[in-house]
Amino acid sequence: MAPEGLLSIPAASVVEDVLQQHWTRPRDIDMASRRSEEAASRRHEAAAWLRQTLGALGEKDLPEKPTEEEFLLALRSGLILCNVLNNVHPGAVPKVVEIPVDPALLPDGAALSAYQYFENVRNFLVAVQDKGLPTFEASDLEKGGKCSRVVNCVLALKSYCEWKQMGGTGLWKYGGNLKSAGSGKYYIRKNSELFINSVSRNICSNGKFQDDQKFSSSFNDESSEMTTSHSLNMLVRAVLSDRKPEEIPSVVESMLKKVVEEFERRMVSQNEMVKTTSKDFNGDGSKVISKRRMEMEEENCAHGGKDDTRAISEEKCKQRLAKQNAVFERQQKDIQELKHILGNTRAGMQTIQTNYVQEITTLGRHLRSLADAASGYHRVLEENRKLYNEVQDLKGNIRVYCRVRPFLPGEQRSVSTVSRADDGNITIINPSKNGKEGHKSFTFNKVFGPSATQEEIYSDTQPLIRSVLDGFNVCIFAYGQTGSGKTYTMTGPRDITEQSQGVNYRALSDLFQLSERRKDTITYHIAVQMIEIYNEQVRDLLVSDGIRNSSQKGLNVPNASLVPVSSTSEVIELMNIGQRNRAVGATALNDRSSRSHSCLTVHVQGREVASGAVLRGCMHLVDLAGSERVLKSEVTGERMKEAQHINRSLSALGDVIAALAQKNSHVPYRNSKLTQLLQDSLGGQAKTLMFVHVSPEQDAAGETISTLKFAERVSSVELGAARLNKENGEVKELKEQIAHLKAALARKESSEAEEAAGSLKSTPSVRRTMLFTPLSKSTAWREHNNNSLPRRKRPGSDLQEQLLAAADSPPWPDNSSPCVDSRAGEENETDSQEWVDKVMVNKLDRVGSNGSSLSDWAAVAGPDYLFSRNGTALEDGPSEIGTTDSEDQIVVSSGSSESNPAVSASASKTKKPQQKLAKTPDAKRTPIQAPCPPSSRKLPSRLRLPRGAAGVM
Ligand SMILES: Nc1ncnc2c1ncn2[C@@H]1O[C@H](COP(=O)(O)OP(=O)(O)OP(=O)(O)O)[C@@H](O)[C@H]1O
Repeated sequence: MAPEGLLSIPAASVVEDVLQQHWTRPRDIDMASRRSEEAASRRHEAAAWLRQTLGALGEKDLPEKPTEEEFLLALRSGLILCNVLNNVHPGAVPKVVEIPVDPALLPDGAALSAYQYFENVRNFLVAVQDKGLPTFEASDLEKGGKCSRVVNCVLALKSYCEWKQMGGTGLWKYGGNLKSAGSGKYYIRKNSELFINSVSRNICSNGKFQDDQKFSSSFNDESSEMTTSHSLNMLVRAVLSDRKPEEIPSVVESMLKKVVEEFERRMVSQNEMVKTTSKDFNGDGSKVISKRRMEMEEENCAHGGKDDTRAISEEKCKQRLAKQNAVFERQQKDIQELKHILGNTRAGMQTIQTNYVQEITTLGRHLRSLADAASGYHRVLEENRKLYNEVQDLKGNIRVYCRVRPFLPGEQRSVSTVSRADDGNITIINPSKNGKEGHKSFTFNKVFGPSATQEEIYSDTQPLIRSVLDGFNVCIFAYGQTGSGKTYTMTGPRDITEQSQGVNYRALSDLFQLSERRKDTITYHIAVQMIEIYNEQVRDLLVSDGIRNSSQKGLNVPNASLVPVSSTSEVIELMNIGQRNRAVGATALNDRSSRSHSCLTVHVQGREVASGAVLRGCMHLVDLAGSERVLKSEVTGERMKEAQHINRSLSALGDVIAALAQKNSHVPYRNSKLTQLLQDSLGGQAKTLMFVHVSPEQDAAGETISTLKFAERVSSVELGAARLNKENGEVKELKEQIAHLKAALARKESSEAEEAAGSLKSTPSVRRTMLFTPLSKSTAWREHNNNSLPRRKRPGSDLQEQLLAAADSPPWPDNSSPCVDSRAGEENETDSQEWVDKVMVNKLDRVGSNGSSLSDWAAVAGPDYLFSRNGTALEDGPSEIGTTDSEDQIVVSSGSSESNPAVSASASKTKKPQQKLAKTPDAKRTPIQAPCPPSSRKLPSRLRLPRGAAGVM
């Protein structure tokens, strides 16, 4: 059974095709007997109808199954024919010559009879012709006439009669398309057997229809129309007719088998077609579907109309096709609509896409131009900043960078006091004030927000570091209230990583790297000092016992050691030592707060290999103590004293800044150790950078504003263009000669002094003359020390003595040294040259003892370098660079900018007698292994850096 919606396969057509394919060979059929059979059959049919129609009249003369002769004889008189015609169509033959009841009554029976015959037959034939029925010749009724033509005429009349009986409407046509006008259906002959017979009679020996004139012109043409294609029955009959009876079952079986196979084949192909069709349909294949449908239609129609069954199935097929057509058409319509919608959508999408692309392009152009403008703006800003800095450099201004610390864990993260921090501007909100007053803006060379990294901070500092190697003096100091991040910037956090290293570490690392890179052209020697100013006392942090207070009246301040270094790791070691020696106190504000100023000083001397010219640079890295006010730190006692000292030194720094800013002729450097320390950086053509630190806490707003005001003042200070410390080889030689002569002179004086020393005692007044010899400049101490301490002779001490003597009057080239000279007048000449030389002497001391030759630039030496790198203590004892009972006892030489002749003279005077300082056991220098001062800071693993004290790492 065909699936629903599929066209059915007409079984008859299958059978017919099979038969035609397999059994259509020429057959030897006895067509003659078939024809006679057929003729008899038709004759009997005609006779039967005549008998039936005429009743007794016909039955009397016409036998039921007459032979040809009997048939013709019965009709020869024409009487039956006329009566039957009149019966079918009354009045068709107006005059019928009746046969007399008694022929003897006729005058001439034979003649009458012929006349009757003639009259009746003629009238009949005319009437039949009028009706359009097939006729025959009158002679056909004679003996030997063509009976078949007469039979045809009768059967045609019969057909006509039947037509009339069926209503007779419409046109009855002879030989074809006998249609019942109402039904519109093909006429179907009921007597199929007769039909078959009639067809069979016309099959030729080759199985095809013969063009039989008689047949085609007779009523049987109707059936010929019905069999225009091969009829199944005929074929079956044809196939079976020549078979023996015993063969028929096997033939039929084989025939059926073939039919079944063919049927199955068609089913399969139809299924295939359906699948293809549905695929085609699912795709964009409506055309293919239509084509396929057409083929199916053709195929089905080709097989249609062969028989009645086929006609019915054809009708069904047509209906189904019509339905399918409707579905297909609807679907095609839908597809067309969808295509249309798709097309529209596509077009719409394309339009949108085009617009989108256009908009994107336009937007891109806008963005590019905006980005250009922005980058241009930033470029301009950057250029402005550079230009500003250049101008500042040219003017010699102190550079000020401001850094805002982020909120720390545990701090109340309310609103930050800093409302803006970028592009060199910072705005502070003061919650205690309203309106305009509540906002205060400041401008600096650079402002770093809370998120600025250590690397970013350093990148803007780096150029200064290079300057040191180029022979400039540099000072970088960190300012700000306690806990604002000074140590973080200078050194780093407590646990330092590579990323969190502060300026100190990075600066020294850079120094070593750069010096290594330049070693082919310039040979560098680097040495460091580390000191601390605590309670207005200067302490050397690189000696173990230098910070111990051995006197009730004051601190023993050790001489500042100058330690040559050749790598950052060496510096780390020193810084750890310095850190352990630092004074660290706790306050209410920050229990880790360092209560002292610390300074790491890096001295660099470079000699140009080619020219012999010497470059000297010096860098102070200063971590100041917290700038908060005493009251706020809520301290008493010892802490109060510390705070007072810190505040005093910072206000002295403020005074110096103010004097410099106002270009006063007098600058009060001497008011504090701090200002003395920074004297050359603040007023001596050095490159100076101040990091001002800001805490974001609202509580700190007032302090922050005063810190920033101070920084603003600092930034307005013009130091003058920085000066390069470079001298050529010739000058150097001359200086060495002078140094030599001075050494000889000193030796002479020394021996005189030794003689006088026996009579002298150390008194408070003498102590008062002990000069603060900052850092490297311990000449006074040395003088004192050399004169006062008996030196044990060692092998090779002649050379040492000579060098030490020379060190007493070193040839300082200018006053650009960062160091504060303890002597007035000619002593002011001394500068960093001295310490470098001293360092080298110490080096030479060790080298010399190994039998190595001296370096030519180590022309002078001093006893300052009291411990060797391998930890061996020298015998020279402690080198106190100053002792005081109180700050007012300090006598400090003026710096180059300081003009205080009275003090200078006093200093000069105090120096001359070269009071001998009583040597105390405490003052003796020992290798640095002394116990550390208590510190809240956790001291380090190997890389841990000391806090504050400008420690490196
Ligand atoms: N930029 C920063 N990022 C992260 N933490 C910071 C920053 N600045 C400071 N800190 C942290 O804030 C705390 C205080 O900083 P720091 O000790 O450097 O302040 P200080 O100004 O040196 O204080 P003092 O005056 O007491 O020496 C430290 O724990 C430090 O690690």
